[in-house]
Amino acid sequence: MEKIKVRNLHKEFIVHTRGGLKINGYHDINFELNKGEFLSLHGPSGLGKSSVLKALYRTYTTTSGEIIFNLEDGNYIDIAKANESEILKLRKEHIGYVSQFLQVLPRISAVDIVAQPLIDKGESEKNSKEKAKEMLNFLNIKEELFDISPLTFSGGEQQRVNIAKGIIAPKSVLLLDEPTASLDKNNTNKVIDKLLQIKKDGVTMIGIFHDIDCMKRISDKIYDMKEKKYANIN
Ligand SMILES: Nc1ncnc2c1ncn2[C@@H]1O[C@H](COP(=O)(O)OP(=O)(O)OP(=O)(O)O)[C@@H](O)[C@H]1O
Repeated sequence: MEKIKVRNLHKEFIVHTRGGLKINGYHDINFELNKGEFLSLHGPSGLGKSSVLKALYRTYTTTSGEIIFNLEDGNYIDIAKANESEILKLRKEHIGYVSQFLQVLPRISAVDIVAQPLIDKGESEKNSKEKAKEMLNFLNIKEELFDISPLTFSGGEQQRVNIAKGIIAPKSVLLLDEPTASLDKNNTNKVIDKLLQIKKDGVTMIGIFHDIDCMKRISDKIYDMKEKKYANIN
């Protein structure tokens, strides 16, 4: 059975500060993916890729349609209609979201930021920090930066810390909004290597990439937001 099934998803934004002006977000979106699959949302700017991802995390509501999330126990949740407490539970236990930018409190070191999701999962502080260092090292963060706050890091370094934090203790579903946007080729490939590893572990992922090669390397399915169908990968 598919892990996530999106049916006839439609969004119209209403801008209340402009007298209820209606803006087309996206419409007629239909896709599904199984456990351990990677689906990319693809298409021209403004067609609603980020908004669909936010609908899956329920940062945004939807105007109509269904987002069926099948749980391991045979039950399912329609993310489009679930209440707030169901959504909080879903985020805590099942769905992670990696945004494009790192948002952290000041004065917390890069290692501590990346170790936290493991600590939250119950791993010891020592092990968590060890794994965080390995992850940062893999993603080419210089060791001299480990113990300082990432707020002064370069854009690419911040993005790598953000990814490290987002993927170190993945839940069953991971949503990725342009995780490699400001990375060079080498670091982009490193991130994709890690995502491929996570995929092997059975994590289901939906992502947005601007880099076509990188999208093809990781994706099992590419959903074309313009044509409203799966694109041929090749
Ligand atoms: N909070 C919002 N309020 C009003 N309109 C919004 C809001 N968020 C997005 N939109 C509009 O919805 C449309 C889709 O935006 P979205 O960011 O999802 O597109 P995208 O495909 O991810 O674009 P890009 O590739 O440029 O990042 C755009 O026209 C945008 O202006």
